[in-house]
Amino acid sequence: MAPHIVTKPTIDELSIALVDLVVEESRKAINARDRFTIGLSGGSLPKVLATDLKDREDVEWDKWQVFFCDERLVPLDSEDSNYLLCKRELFDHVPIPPERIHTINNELIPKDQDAFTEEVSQEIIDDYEKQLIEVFACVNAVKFPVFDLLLLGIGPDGHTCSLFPGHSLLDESSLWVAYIEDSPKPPPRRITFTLPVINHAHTVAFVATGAGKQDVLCKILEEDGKDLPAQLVKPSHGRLYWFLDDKAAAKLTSK
Ligand SMILES: O=C(O)[C@H](O)[C@@H](O)[C@H](O)[C@H](O)COP(=O)(O)O
Repeated sequence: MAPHIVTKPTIDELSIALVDLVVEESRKAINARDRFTIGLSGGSLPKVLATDLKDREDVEWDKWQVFFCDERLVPLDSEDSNYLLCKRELFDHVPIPPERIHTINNELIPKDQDAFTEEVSQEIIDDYEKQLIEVFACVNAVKFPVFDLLLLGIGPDGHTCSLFPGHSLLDESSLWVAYIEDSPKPPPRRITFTLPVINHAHTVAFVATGAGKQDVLCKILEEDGKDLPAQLVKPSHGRLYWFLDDKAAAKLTSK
């Protein structure tokens, strides 16, 4: 199914359009399953999301279950942490119960990056998967968690989550969460949802802003090559949205 492309002139208007979708998906999920499962990403996304979302009053925050589509393996109070970014932009301003915000286990993160071993990274992944299992296993008798909504960014190279062009993780077909230690974008050690998890979601929405995304958006949305990670995001039973500001969308012919 073709993606829905939403373009808006300004970040403020884009935020309102994105948040309308978030609030609607949250309402539908809570009506159907009494909870709303959402995956967030880093980059500019938390700010675009929070601009309008933090002032909305029609949200049942205590029914949210929040995960991170990818996370850098740094302490949660590090400036590199996607959690810290989301906390400053959103969590500090809305009453999501802290136990419903699922972070990597800070106690497992070595203070010294040289202390990382295969065992440590596996422990971090096992812990994160356990949190996913606790939330999803009771309602989804399926092989993969089915998120209500995943919010993703893209890099100028076409990466999304911590899935980078040409990386072997693009072929992962059974893991839920994978470890990457050679991310071309620093910091190098991260965990990421795999493509099967992303593609099992009910709804996936990309958010991209600024002129720096024009060329990669043309490649992703208007060229046939299927080798960029963002092009491999195709929810098997769900809907796919692209939320773009006019600057990012300027070179698209199909907008
Ligand atoms: O962990 C990361 O390095 C970021 O989360 C990254 O994947 C980001 O989401 C994209 O690069 C888009 O970033 P912008 O929205 O800031 O362009």
